[in-house]
Amino acid sequence: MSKLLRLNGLTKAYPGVIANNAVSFDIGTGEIHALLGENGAGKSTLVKMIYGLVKPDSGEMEFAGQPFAPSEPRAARQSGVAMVFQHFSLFEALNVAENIALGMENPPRSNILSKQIREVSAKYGLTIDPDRLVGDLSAGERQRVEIIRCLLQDPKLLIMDEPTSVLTPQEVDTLFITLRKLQAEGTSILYISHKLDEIRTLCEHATVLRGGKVVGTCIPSQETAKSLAEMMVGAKLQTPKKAATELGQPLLKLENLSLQSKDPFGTSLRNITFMLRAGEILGIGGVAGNGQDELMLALSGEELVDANAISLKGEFIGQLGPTPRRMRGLLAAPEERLGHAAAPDMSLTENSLLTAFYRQRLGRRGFVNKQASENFTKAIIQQFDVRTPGITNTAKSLSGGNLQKFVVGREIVQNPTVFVVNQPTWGVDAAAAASIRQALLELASNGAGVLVISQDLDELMEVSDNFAVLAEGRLSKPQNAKGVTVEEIGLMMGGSEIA
Ligand SMILES: Nc1ncnc2c1ncn2[C@@H]1O[C@H](COP(=O)(O)OP(=O)(O)OP(=O)(O)O)[C@@H](O)[C@H]1O
Repeated sequence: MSKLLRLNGLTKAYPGVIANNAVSFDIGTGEIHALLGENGAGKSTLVKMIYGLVKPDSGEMEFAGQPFAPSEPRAARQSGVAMVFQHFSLFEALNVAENIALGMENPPRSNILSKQIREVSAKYGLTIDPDRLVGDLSAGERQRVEIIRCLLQDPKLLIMDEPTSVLTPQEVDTLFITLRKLQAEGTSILYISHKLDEIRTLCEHATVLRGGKVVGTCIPSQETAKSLAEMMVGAKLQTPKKAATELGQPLLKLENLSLQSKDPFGTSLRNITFMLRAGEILGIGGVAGNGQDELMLALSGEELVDANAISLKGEFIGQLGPTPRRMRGLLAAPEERLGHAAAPDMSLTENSLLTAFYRQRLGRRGFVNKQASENFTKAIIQQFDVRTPGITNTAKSLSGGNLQKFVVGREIVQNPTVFVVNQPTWGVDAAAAASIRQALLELASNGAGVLVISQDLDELMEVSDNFAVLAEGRLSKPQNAKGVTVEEIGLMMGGSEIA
């Protein structure tokens, strides 16, 4: 196989950490190559260098036989590199074609562009109507828009960063068909994912990074998910286990909770009713955009609802804001880590204060107790193995997975009565995900009620006692999580009738 991209000794350092340390490997023409590594291993830094977003301190690249040193993404795109990011960068108020035109150097006239979009979409099985408003599209459809935008550039290398975290199992299958078609035509794909079973079925080669260095290469189909994870971590892995517990008294009750979404593209909640008991983990599945964000806001107290719609240990709290709810033991960790769960430019200690000031008594009369808040922050870092040079580092300097560990840890360390978490292991590597899930299981074993909202079905099946699906703002009746198959749930998530 001829080589499309050669990386030779790429190195990039940030203050206190070498994000990439003499990284060398090749990607063949028409090869699907996985980049594996635990959180903070340096995967994003590496692909940012290939895409011209970050300049290496040293080392060289070669692309299609030519020296390659893109000074900006536009230069990388001109050479034939395209990238689908983890976070979509689409404007909800514009339609598909308008969004695609915005990302192009020289967009053609709109009727020609719509025709091109239809052709690419038919050829690669990426069904989408160019005239639809992006705000009305599901996460899977939005991703198709991003992929089509890339394919219109006719890329030689497509980089995909965690592409399946927002997809239903059926959408994942469709995506893989598209990627294999591209591969058959000679397009190379660099694929980053923490979902190791997917890597085993899709990717021909894998390069494993640890601490910024290449620590191994392998043929994923010849490995197990466990052996891949162990290669990443460099140690043996343990699967989370829940100690058998009897479910106790009801802690949190929602009764006919309805909430009009303030987001014009959001989903209003309709008559949500469920009960969460002590010791229970209730898993809520569903495709993003079906009311998950609204449910989080209603539970955290950022949106007030009818007083009687929510009760915590018998007390009606629907009209209480976040701080009084926290004081009563209802803690929440939202999905978006940078900007919502954590303030990007504030240090980790300052971010601790955001949710723990009152509950952990980290200060008095508005004055911060420096020692107490630093100790609290150190406890999170230590218990949740947050990899960072220290507590004075800003939230945004952490890798995505490490910030996630911090955000979840910050609440668990506060010993909640009820903990609500949205996408607890989103973007978190296999070992860290296992330890976060273990922490959730232990929290429940110790008598808390835990509500886990997630799009990762394997995760929900691993931790939940009971399970329900949120679809178009309605919640299905919770049922015992044992006995439902992932396929059945996938269909429910896609909007099929719930049995
Ligand atoms: N702009 C930056 N400033 C300071 N440190 C950074 C910056 N970007 C990355 N780092 C550090 O470089 C290291 C590698 O981070 P990178 O984001 O490349 O990891 P990753 O493998 O993509 O992790 P994840 O899977 O969690 O996204 C981490 O220690 C991170 O904290």
